Amino acid sequence: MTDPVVAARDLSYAYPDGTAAVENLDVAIGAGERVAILGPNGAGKSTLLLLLGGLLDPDEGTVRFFGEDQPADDVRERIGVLTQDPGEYLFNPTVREDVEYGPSQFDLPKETVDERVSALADRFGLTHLLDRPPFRLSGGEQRRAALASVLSFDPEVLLLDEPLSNVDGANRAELLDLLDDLVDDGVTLVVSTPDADLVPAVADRVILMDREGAIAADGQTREVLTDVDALRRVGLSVPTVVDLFDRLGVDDPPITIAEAVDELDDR
Ligand SMILES: Nc1ncnc2c1ncn2[C@@H]1O[C@H](COP(=O)(O)OP(=O)(O)OP(=O)(O)O)[C@@H](O)[C@H]1O
Repeated sequence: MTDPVVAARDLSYAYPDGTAAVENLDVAIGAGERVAILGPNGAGKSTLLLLLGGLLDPDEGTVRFFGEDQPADDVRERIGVLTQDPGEYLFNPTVREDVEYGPSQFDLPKETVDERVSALADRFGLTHLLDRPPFRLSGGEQRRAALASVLSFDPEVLLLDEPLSNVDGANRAELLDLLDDLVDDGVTLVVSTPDADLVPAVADRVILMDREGAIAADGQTREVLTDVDALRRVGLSVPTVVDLFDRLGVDDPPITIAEAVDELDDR
């Protein structure tokens, strides 16, 4: 792995009511990696992202950012976190002001902010919605607006909690393209999801979490997604393509539709 941008050691966190969400986790994310945190509901994915983004302080263990012991507040503009609730990012009278909010916190020149806002609005299909109050957007539009506001300060690391839930097919494809572009530009991407089918589109590496908030597997996407037993053990559905070829008795099943088509063409 390249130098970790975020490295957590022996991380444990329990909510104030005593619910243990993650326990004794060791996670290091290398610069430029594309990582999925995959696990069933309640596994602790959201909690782990908040800890890795410095938005929660661990009860035990440490999180180092960019190879240094430094407070999370010092790296705020370098790490963008999209939580599951888009409403947390949309609190201004208009979508435009919400998307401007991030860069306005970091003393950027007005022209830079305006350029970023219009480029992001264009990319996210938000241009016609910029002057609307965010609460008048649909759920999927709100998620896109929230992601645009996170990207507006140009973070080096993106921690996205289920960014594609509630987003329709066309916008999903557009968002996946955008995430690919960001990774090409060197951004480190960590995406949480309970949906194994989504993983090949967003990650080369998968951290599989179990219901107890522990890591059940950490490996290459192909290796983890074809470990049918491990996925079922943590309570997840196996990716549809993997399931189909596994039932057909294929040893090394394809993990994407494109691979499945190649496999079938070869027969
Ligand atoms: N604010 C809270 N107070 C108490 N317990 C909480 C709180 N938020 C989450 N939990 C509990 O912590 C554990 C981990 O929750 P978390 O939201 O991190 O899981 P998740 O994997 O992101 O789930 P999902 O896929 O449903 O979003 C669960 O048992 C959950 O019930």
